[in-house]
Amino acid sequence: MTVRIGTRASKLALTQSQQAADQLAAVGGFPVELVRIKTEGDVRTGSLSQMGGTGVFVAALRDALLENACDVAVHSLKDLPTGAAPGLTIAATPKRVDVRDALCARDGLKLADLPPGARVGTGSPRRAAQLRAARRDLDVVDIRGNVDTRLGRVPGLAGNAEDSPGDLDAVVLAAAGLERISRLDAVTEFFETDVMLPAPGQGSLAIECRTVDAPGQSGAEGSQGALAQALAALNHEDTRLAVTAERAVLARLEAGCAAPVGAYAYRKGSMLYLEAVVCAVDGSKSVREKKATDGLTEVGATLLGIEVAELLLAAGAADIADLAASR
Ligand SMILES: NCc1[nH]cc(CCC(=O)O)c1CC(=O)O
Repeated sequence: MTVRIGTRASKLALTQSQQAADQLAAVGGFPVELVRIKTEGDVRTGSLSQMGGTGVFVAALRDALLENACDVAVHSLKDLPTGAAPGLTIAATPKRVDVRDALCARDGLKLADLPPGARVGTGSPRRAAQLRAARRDLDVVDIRGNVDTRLGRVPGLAGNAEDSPGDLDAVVLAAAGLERISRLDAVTEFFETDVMLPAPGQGSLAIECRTVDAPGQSGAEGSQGALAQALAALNHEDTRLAVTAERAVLARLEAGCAAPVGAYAYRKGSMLYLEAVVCAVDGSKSVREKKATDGLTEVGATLLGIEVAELLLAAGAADIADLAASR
């Protein structure tokens, strides 16, 4: 059997999928191929808001799994809605890479060096809010498009493919995506998590399959059993615990995909730490909470996320931000 990995056709998606394909083939010893799935978000050119947000990318891949057009889908975990997908299981979260957001500015500038009123592009209310909190004078510009398109709006940062003059002083992107498409050269400053908390799940991949093919399902045998074993081998448990806690914050807040919420969890020794923030999009206020647990299980991580979300709500999170905001 050849295992088919369904993927979007963007450079970032193809790179992530190919990496997972190579790892699956190496540990599983079976052939793996990529199958390109056209999503509504790739076909249509209207604004994402009119299509139901980034969820459209995810939905097409999930349909392909359920229709047996592919066996495995690789998602950026931060793009996955927190709700369950019936019939499907996140079978593996591989070891997370850099979680930080990164400033990619013209002329090597760092945040503090940008001139007053500098134009900084991001499509993320979470990034916009934290940028404004750090530098109230910035003109934050709403931008869309893939990573290359965004970099192309900053003078000197377009790859060789594009040669646009650029209309922004800087953009903010996830270090993880830049690393995956080999564009870390564009970064002028990495934001530590005290300046900018990342999106829940940022820097982490989710490898999804049909539940019947997932690790731990009884009766899986033959090629299915081989896939389940290979998926289990790709899973990184500390990453799984961290992203479980982060996503539990979002779920408990009932936060939409455009809610200005950041969360970051990590394991250190026998503890799982979680920090989360809800910001006013204008940067004027925020509430921030931090907690830890020694319950290093999926349940313990989920409870930690719920607890932090409830602390945020008690501190007024719903009053400072539209938590239900979606694009
Ligand atoms: N929403 C787009 C998206 N989804 C995942 C990544 C980067 C990789 C990651 O965070 O895992 C990006 C680009 C970005 O936010 O800069």
